[in-house]
Amino acid sequence: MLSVEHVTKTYGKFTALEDISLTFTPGVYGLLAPNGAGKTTLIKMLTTLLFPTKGQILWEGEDIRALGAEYRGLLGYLPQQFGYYPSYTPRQFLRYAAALQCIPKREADGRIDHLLETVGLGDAADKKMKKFSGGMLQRVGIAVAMLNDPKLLILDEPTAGLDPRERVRFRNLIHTLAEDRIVILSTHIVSDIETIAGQIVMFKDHRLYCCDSPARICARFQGRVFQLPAGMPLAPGQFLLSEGQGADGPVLRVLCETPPVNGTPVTPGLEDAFLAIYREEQT
Ligand SMILES: Nc1ncnc2c1ncn2[C@@H]1O[C@H](COP(=O)(O)OP(=O)(O)OP(=O)(O)O)[C@@H](O)[C@H]1O
Repeated sequence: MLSVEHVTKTYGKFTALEDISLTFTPGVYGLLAPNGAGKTTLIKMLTTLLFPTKGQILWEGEDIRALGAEYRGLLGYLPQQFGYYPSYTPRQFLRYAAALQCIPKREADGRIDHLLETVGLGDAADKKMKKFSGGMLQRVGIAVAMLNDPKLLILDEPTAGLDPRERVRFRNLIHTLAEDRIVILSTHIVSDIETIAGQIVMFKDHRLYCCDSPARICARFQGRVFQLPAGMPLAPGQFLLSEGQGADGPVLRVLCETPPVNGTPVTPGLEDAFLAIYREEQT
C-alpha cells in the first residue's frame, strides 16, 4: 500500500500541491486535472525525483525517502518523454535497460520474451524502432518500466499521441498489468481515463478535489446536465459545458440547477464532470 500523508510541495513561494492525502492499493488510478494542476509534481514525488516540502509518502508504512533504493526497486516509471535509441530493436533496448538495472542476463532474457508478448510486440521484437508508431514506442516504454516486475507502475501522460486502436490496446494492457499491482497514470485527456481507471484523482486549487470512481464522480452532477438546441441564448445560472452534434442538429450541453425550458436531461459523463469541476478556471 502506498500512502500520501498531508503532502505539500512548494517551489519557492509558489504552492503547487497543498495538504494532499491519498491511499493507493492494487488497481488503476488516473490523475486527471488541467495542465499545471500538479500531476507531474505528485508523480515526481512518488518516484523520489522530488521530495515533499511537508508531509510524507509511505510504502507499507515506511517513508519512501528512508527506503531509498529498496523502494525504487519495486517501482516502474514511464516518464512523459521516453528516451530510446531508434537504431535498437525492442529486444536490444530491453537487454540494455536490464543490464543497467543489473538484472542477470539469463533471467532478463526470459523476462524480456514474456514482456514483449505481454505488450504485443512479439512480432516486432527484432525490428528497429526507428519505424515504430507512437503506440508501439509507448509499449516498449511500458515493457522497460515493467522489467523489474514492479509493485507500483507510474505512467506520466502515457496516452498522448495514440490513435484510437492504440488507445484500446493500451487500455487492455493496463487492465492486464494492474491485476496485482498499483498503476498510476496521469492525463488531461478525459476520454482516455474514463474506461481505464477504477479511481480518478482530481486536484483543484492545488488541493485534492476527489479520489473516486468515474461513475461516482459523474453521479455528483446527476440531474444538473441538460441538452439544449444550439442557438438558444443561455439564461443566468446556466453554464455551457460543450457544444456537439445531436441526432437532429447542433446541441449544447449545459450545467444548471433548474431544468431549462426546451432542455432534455442527459446522463452526465466524465467530460461533463471535468468541465463542470474546472469551470471557473475557463472563464
Ligand atoms: N521547478 C519548478 N519551479 C517553479 N514552479 C514549478 C516547477 N515545476 C512546476 N512548477 C509549477 O507547479 C505547477 C504544477 O506543475 P506540474 O508540472 O506538476 O503540473 P501538471 O499538472 O503536471 O501539468 P502538465 O500536464 O502541464 O505537466 C505549475 O503551475 C508549474 O508551473
